[in-house]
Amino acid sequence: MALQARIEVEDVSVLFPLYHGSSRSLKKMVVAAASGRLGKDQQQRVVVRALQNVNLRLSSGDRLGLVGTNGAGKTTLLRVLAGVYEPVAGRLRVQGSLNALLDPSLGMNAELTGRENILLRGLYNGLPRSMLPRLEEDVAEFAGLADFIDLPVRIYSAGMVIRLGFALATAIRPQILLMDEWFLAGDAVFMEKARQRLEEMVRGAEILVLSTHQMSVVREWCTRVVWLEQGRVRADGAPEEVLPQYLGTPLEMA
Ligand SMILES: Nc1ncnc2c1ncn2[C@@H]1O[C@H](COP(=O)(O)OP(=O)(O)OP(=O)(O)O)[C@@H](O)[C@H]1O
Repeated sequence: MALQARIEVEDVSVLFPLYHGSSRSLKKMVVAAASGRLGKDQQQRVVVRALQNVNLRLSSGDRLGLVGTNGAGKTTLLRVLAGVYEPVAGRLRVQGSLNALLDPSLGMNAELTGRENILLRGLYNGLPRSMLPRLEEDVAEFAGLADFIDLPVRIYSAGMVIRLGFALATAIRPQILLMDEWFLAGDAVFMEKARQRLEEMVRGAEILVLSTHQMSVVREWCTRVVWLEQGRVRADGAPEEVLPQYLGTPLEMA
């Protein structure tokens, strides 16, 4: 039997050195400067302190909502949990199969067709070959791309990439589900279908970590809330305790 899912984050810090002036970094730098997060590391490079000494323990049954204003560190924390970013300090332990819905096109190869991407994802996730036809049928049917499924992903519209990315990401059920709020994008008809599929996945997962500005989603799905502020945990508790504190502070988006 598989071990129960568990996540332990101990004193984790993440810094982003700012090397160059691309418009994306510049925008991030301005946000960071405004919130007093710029500093220098040991090599005297300018850095953004995205997460500072974060502690968190999650076990089977936890449904966590990450809240906080823009730039608070929600996406960074999700990416640390997914293994995309490595902390500069602290320790992370993750036990259990994990699926991260962080970016719709993550892990997709634009040169391959939709169908080829489905097969690749199945193999990458270690599915036996005998299960690939079922995966292919499930994803192709759900994404509803008709003949486009046999054309390269690079010619898809943004909405089509989201459909395929969503269908792929939700085809394989993990013990730990990490979710950023991109999954709430998409056209209305698709969202209705998407929400049902997502709800099944959320119910099936042992641990959910969800980052969102939509409090209705937190209230509906989460049993615990962590409020991040300037890269630190400001509050951690039941939604009915933490949300009123959070919503009582001046917000740009809530
Ligand atoms: N690649 C990067 N390079 C430099 N700084 C970054 C980078 N990614 C994030 N940051 C900075 O790290 C901090 C945390 O950003 P993060 O994206 O985790 O916030 P967030 O809570 O997800 O915000 P939002 O709600 O706006 O998505 C911000 O100050 C941001 O400017």
